[in-house]
Amino acid sequence: MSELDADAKPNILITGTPGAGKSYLCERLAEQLNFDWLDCSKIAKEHDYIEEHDEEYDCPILDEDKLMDHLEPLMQKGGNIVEYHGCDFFPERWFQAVFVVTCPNKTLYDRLKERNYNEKKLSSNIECEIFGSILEEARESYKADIVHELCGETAADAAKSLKTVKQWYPNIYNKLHA
Ligand SMILES: Nc1ncnc2c1ncn2[C@@H]1O[C@H](COP(=O)(O)OP(=O)(O)O)[C@@H](O)[C@H]1O
Repeated sequence: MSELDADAKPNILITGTPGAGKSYLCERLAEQLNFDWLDCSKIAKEHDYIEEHDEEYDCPILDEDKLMDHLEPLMQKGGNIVEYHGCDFFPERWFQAVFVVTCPNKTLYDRLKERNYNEKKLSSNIECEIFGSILEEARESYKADIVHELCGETAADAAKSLKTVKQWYPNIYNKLHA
């Protein structure tokens, strides 16, 4: 198993329920930190890392092994922001920080309605947010001190999140290369 290259920037995972505001934040973060933004859903679609399509929830089922093989050399180089609406299958060693984007239910509902999600998909995602499932998944999968929650509701929240991550970055870089 490969480690992070010497002098590499850290890798960050941005996770959360669909619609919570991951992409919105990743786009800004990648630009401001000069990181590569790896949107796993997009990569999986582009390279056909899809096992099958779940008809009930109208969503693709990821071929996680193929995605991992694709990401491994990129992660070794560091400086990546990985985005996905799940986090328990990535190797723990990949990430120096995990940020879980959360969103109040009313806003999330409106965002998912706008995406024309079917009722089943919509209610399962709202339930996921109500129960804090992704936050729990992150806390179960990574060391507690690298998991942070960020609110993805408003532009002001995003500005605050950007500030939080930018403050975190030099500390973790120095720790990584001490
Ligand atoms: N912090 C925010 N402030 C205002 N609008 C946001 C914010 N985050 C996301 N949005 C909007 O909500 C919608 C869903 O956001 P997106 O980032 O695509 O969610 P995700 O990547 O988690 O599925 C988009 O229309 C986006 O512009």
